[in-house]
Amino acid sequence: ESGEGVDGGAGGVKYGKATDLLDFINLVSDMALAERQHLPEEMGVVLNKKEMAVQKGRYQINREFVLFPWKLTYKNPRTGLVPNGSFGKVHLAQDTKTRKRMACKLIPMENFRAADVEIQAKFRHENIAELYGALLWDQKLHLFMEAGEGGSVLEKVDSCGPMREFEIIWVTRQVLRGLEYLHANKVIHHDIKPSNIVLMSDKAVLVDFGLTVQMTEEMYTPRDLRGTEMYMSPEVVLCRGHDTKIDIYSLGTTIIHMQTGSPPWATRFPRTAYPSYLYIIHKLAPPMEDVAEDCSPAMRSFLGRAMERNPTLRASAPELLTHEALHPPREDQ
Ligand SMILES: Nc1nnc(-c2c[nH]c3ncc(-c4c[nH]c5ccccc45)cc23)o1
Repeated sequence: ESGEGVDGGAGGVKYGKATDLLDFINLVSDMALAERQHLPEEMGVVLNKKEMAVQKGRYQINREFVLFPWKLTYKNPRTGLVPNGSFGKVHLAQDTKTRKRMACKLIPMENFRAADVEIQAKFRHENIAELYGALLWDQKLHLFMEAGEGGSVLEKVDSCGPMREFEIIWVTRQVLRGLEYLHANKVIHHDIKPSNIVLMSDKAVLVDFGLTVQMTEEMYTPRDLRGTEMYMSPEVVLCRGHDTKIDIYSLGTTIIHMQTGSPPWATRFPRTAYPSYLYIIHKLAPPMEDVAEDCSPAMRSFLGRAMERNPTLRASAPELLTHEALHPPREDQ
């Protein structure tokens, strides 16, 4: 419903709390197509009162905010181009009044899942991209979030090559803090990988909660295979139920990608010859052979604990946060 705008305006956008945003998400999810098609103006709930200036219940593109391509600092050595434009459906947005820069993810209503927002609205942590607001306009849900203007770890590795161990340690500690928080709330991210970790000047955050689930029992048994094959744990491939430990395994494979520049398996089993890795992940031992040759003994031990085949024996986020690999003596750096 178009509630009271901030200053009594009758517009469709209002400030609210996470519960108001969740009510809005459920309202639009249940809206019939016909209703959604002819909305007179944008509707939505804004959480970030400080940095998103809603005017008379309006928050319109090219008025209260503008969308423009990401401008990254590094060039892609292969193309020589600065990777810009929207990454998938994620644009850079800027509030025209406060100048606040945000990520704006455009999700066509036909394939919108309330889960994409629920987790980000319900759970807040410094290593999870903060949700600032949600607007429905032109049949697309606009999700405004905290922007990682340094781009994702995938773009960094693709453009700048393998990361040094102290950089990997910096990213891994932040991802583990985010996972420790999610896992303590029985939430499984389900798609931990380099492109879902984005960088700011002072921290790294997890993004893309479209596959996230909150467990109601000790084990989660999916109806479908969720995640990205190269980073998938054996128990997910087996599809007989799994728990939060799958994110720890995917973090292990993500570290291999950060230190070698390629995901596990890809060098030994080129994608051209292997259309699917599910059988390999199921049959072979975890990809310790793909760990970088110059990997420190401590980090190698860390990876062994993170990619332990048996999830009950695999380390948890709190355990790994105390692992010596993440606390190297100064001269190692
Ligand atoms: N799938 C998804 N769901 N939410 C996000 C997201 C939230 N905040 C963000 N900040 C930056 C980027 C981003 C990804 N690649 C990039 C390359 C250059 C610049 C920025 C980026 C993505 C996000 O992404």
